[in-house]
Amino acid sequence: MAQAILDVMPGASTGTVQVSDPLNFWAGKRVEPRQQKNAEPVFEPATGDCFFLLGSRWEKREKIAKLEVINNGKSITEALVDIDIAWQCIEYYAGLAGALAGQHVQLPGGAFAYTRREPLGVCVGIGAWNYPFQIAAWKSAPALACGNAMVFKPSPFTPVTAVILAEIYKEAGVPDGLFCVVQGGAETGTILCQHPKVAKVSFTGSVPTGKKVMEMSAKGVKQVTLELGGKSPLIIFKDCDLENAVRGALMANFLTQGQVCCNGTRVFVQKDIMPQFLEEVVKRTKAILVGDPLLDSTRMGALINKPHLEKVLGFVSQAKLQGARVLCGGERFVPSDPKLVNGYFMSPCVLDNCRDDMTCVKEEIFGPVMSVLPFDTEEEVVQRANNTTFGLASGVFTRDISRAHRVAENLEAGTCFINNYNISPVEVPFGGYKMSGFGRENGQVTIEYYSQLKTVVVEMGDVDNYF
Ligand SMILES: NC(=O)c1ccc[n+]([C@@H]2O[C@H](COP(=O)([O-])OP(=O)(O)OC[C@H]3O[C@@H](n4cnc5c(N)ncnc54)[C@H](O)[C@@H]3O)[C@@H](O)[C@H]2O)c1
Repeated sequence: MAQAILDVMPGASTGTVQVSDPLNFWAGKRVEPRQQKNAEPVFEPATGDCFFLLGSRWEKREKIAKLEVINNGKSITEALVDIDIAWQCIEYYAGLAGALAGQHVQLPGGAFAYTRREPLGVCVGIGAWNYPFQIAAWKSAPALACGNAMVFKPSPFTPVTAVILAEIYKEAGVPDGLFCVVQGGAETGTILCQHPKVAKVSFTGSVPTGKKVMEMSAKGVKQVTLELGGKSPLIIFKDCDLENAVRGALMANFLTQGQVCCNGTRVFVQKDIMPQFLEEVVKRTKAILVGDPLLDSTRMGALINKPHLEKVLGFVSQAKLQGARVLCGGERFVPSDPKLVNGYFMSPCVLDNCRDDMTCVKEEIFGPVMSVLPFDTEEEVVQRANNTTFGLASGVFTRDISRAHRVAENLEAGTCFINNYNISPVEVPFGGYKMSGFGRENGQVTIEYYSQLKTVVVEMGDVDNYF
């Protein structure tokens, strides 16, 4: 198996990488897994040396989180949560590995059949840049637990922490070659998807790239999991607990600088409570501390790179032209710290006066921009919420338990949060409807996406012979 992986990825896990440099710290450096076991974890801008690690589990957690901040630009507070979610995921699937089981089926005449859950072979994981370490864990943990090998390609904008994960697996005793990191962009991803020895591709990224991955995989009849984009609705009814609804709207829009696939960026608010909702949500959005993501006090770091920042700001300008009103934010933000003045920061934005036909309401912005839309009735809002080609997530805030479950049933999305938003415990399956993809990550069900069933039929008597 290890040889099969090496065939797929000659020279993998080192390479010059394109780095997004969200904080303007370093770019175009070489990222290599470090051989020395007792190295301090340093990210050395002069040499571009990135490595790891000794220390207690909690020290390591902090070190990986810091690397993730530099990798991606998100706040250290969030990065720590990401690292926790990653190790919880690995522990969860390590626990499930021993519980993988088939079924026994009794047949007439004493014959019987049983099923075995077997690995697929070499699985490829391709990751997006918004949750680099977490995505690598979400894909590799179930893959390895089911007995597969994995070649993982992180986004070229965030190449660092997947290599750290490879080092951790190695330190934990995973044989060489069972989890490999290969760096690169579209070309590398294409080679992996087309390689005849690859049995499955698990992809996280945009819809256009997901379509290409599916097409390439189809040619080799490879299994595919697609975790794609979204434009999820968050519905706030007038009977909600307003304080929690406001918190939910902030959590649904501003984590990781708004660069979250399942964000509830279309916030539908029942007209009766619109003024109170807007007042509160705008007040709290303005209070979000944007700046150095390595500081504990910071709540919003830098966007991934300059083109993406410009794209997000462009969505805000277009929204204004189409009639939306900017209630706060939506501008480039320049921190006072001189070393951050060239960083890709922006102030979180709330848009009012939105209509369903506006670009900011229809397209995935993937930045800190919340569009607020008024509604009157449940029937109307569910119909409008479903009027999208995406279907990743959704949310509803109400105190009416019957309405909550009725709305959850009627929303066309892979997840519906009731009275909360954007919580992803590893025990709970995550994935999309419609063009947000298919297959699932997390939860027990994911073992079905990384394994195949063999049926063994056992005869206990003589063979029936018709000839
Ligand atoms: N559903 C989810 O779980 C989830 C999670 C995170 C991000 N996303 C989505 O990801 C998108 C943002 O991420 P992105 O900008 O990195 O997406 P992207 O599609 O540009 O890139 C994703 C990955 O695909 C690789 N890639 C690019 N072209 C390829 C090709 N032709 N063949 C194979 N691989 C190729 C990239 O190098 C990268 O590693 C958003 O749409 C977001 O919603 C979805």
